[in-house]
Amino acid sequence: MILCADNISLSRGARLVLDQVSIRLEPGKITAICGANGAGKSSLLMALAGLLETKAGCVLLAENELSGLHPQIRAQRIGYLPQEAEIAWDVAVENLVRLGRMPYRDRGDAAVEAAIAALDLEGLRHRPASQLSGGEKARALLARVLAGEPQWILADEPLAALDLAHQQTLLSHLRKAANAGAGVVIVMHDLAAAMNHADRVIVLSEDEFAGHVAADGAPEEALSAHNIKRVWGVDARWIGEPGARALITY
Ligand SMILES: Nc1ncnc2c1ncn2[C@@H]1O[C@H](COP(=O)(O)OP(=O)(O)OP(=O)(O)O)[C@@H](O)[C@H]1O
Repeated sequence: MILCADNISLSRGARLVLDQVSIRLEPGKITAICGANGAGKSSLLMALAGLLETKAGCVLLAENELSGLHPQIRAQRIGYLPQEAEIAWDVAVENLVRLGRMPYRDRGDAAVEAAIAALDLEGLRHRPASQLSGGEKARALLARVLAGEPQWILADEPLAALDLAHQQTLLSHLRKAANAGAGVVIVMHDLAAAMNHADRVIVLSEDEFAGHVAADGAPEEALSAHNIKRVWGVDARWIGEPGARALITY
């Protein structure tokens, strides 16, 4: 089930944020969206989740316009994790994760338990959400998305609040989801994580007019030292082996 932005332009307030962006995302892969602050990454992800209206162009899921899908069906297909997610209800972690089943209106015990195990939340399952640390909250919210077993997982900086071990665990679960056929799209600032874990990297860049796609391809190409200099203005070079690269900046 292909997810596609077809020549979309987006405004936030009076500002044109993205101008005529087209991307075609394939399931079974991890796609990272990278770029400088304000380049439009979160806006693009929200549009792909059907949560931000496009000014021109449209988002297509399996060639159907996303805006025409019933919200419940859309929620079954696409799981979205916002950048700074708030927990509206102070429920216990287990019940928070179970909210991920709302689009199906079932208990989905197996999916809920799998999500709790995937995000290492067993020891926290009875803890009220209000008593979680930032990283624990981030894991619980991602577990809620996973519990919905969506065909597309769209996550905005899911690694940002996580410690190293939980970053690795999360990335390995996203890889498992991709291997099982889900499409995974992650906004990330950590270019080394994108280089080592993504199958494809889309780099957004902003000119004086609006955000656009500055590079799109395999991580080694999209995040070449040349593109890092061009987009972020930083001199950098990669060291290490494929899959275990580190970025040296100078
Ligand atoms: N609700 C809003 N109203 C007006 N402008 C907004 C709104 N939300 C975002 N913007 C602007 O839209 C542009 C793109 O924002 P967006 O959050 O998509 O960028 P981003 O690439 O995700 O940034 P960051 O890396 O800082 O999270 C920015 O210039 C931002 O200031």
